[in-house]
Amino acid sequence: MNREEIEEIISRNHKKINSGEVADYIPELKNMDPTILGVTIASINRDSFTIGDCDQRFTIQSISKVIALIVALKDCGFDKVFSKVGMEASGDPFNSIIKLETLQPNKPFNPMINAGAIAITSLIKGQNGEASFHRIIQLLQTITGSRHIELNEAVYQSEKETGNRNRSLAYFMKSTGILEGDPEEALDLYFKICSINVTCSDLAKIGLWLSNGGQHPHSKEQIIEPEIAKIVLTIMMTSGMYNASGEFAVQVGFPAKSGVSGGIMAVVPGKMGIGVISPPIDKKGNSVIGVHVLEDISKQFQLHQFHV
Ligand SMILES: NC(=O)CC[C@H](N)C(=O)O
Repeated sequence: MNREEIEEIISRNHKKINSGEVADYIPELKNMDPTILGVTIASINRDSFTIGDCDQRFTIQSISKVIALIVALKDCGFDKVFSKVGMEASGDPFNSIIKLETLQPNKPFNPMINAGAIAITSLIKGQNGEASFHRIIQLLQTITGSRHIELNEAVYQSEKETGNRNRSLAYFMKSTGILEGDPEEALDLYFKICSINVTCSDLAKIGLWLSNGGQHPHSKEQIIEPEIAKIVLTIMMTSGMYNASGEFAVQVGFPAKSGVSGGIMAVVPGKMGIGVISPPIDKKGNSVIGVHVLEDISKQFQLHQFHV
């Protein structure tokens, strides 16, 4: 893998810039520049490539569900976390409410859909919401080494004002006993965690730790326990791309998590973390160009996990 090869993949996919739409159901996201495109690859063998708009900040959105799961597993352990959410792909859109009532028990399918992530968020420890949020920011700052990891106040306010679907999910889960504590507190933390500013280089760095079992491959610092990294990567593989996870697993073949601002954090176990940003998303909420770029990278460098 060299820089020219990655550049070639990016310029080939840049032509698809007019496919997909920038998310607008969170009004503030409409202000994103649809033309930004950046890819960072951070490899265990120290090869790193930053190509395109890798300094451009955007909100992490659903990629934060990975971080929330890591912290909830650290705080509460496997049994407690998976008493609140399942481990199965849902096959439904990320914000779906439809099966919450009929499922027995009423657990959301997995921690990568909104209902599951809100339930998980309520497990994150802290003296109050502010303290819990600070723990997430600190973890992300440590993992990425980036100071610009901070709240995007405008996106947070926009989500808080318009997040009625998420509010319905939280109150429904309160009624069934899945959500403990105050739904408004869980929602506030959830909205804040989704509204953290990152770059695609930050996403690649998160992926790098996960690709090496939660240990930084160069400093050897271990922040995420190997068992937690394994669980998180497995859930990303089965559910990280919402109801396109199966197709993504077949075509690309490594774990990834997308967000509606057009970011994708991908992990090639034992090899590298990849961060991509391109805001236009498809109907399922995944970056159109991001998916194509990852597919091309996987095929060109034979990174599919089941390639034998
Ligand atoms: N898919 C996403 O990135 C969704 C996250 C967004 N904050 C929401 O709750 O709708």
